[in-house]
Amino acid sequence: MVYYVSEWVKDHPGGDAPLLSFAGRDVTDAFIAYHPGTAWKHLDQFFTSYYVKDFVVSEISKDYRRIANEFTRLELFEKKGHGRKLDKYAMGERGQSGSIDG
Ligand code: HEM
Repeated sequence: MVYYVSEWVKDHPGGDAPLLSFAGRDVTDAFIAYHPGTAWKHLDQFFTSYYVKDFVVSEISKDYRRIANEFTRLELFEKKGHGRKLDKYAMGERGQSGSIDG
């Protein structure tokens, strides 16, 4: 699915950097990793088209999605998203908090 978010990037609660750096790419796994379930409903307003030509889901992505699904079903994640602190650390936000626990 293709989403047009160019005019919305500045309003993204996670900042514009992740959207700009992922522009034109498959963000399914990143979306699953960074968002609570409630974020999915926001996608509809940006939907433009389907793009299925040459689209292949890697084995790693399949594994990741299967595990994320299973862990969600088992309620192993915190309510609001999962892996958030570590993800923020990986995205370079550590400078603001000084620690991945901040
Ligand atoms: C393309 C469509 C996207 C939409 C519609 C979207 C939507 C949202 C929404 C609604 C939230 C707030 C969630 C909440 O209630 O806490 C959010 C937060 C966030 N998003 Fe996205 N997002 C998108 C893509 C991405 C991508 C590709 C990334 C990373 C690669 C990303 C990273 C984040 C981060 C880091 C937060 C902040 C999480 C927090 O600290 O609470 N988003 N996004």
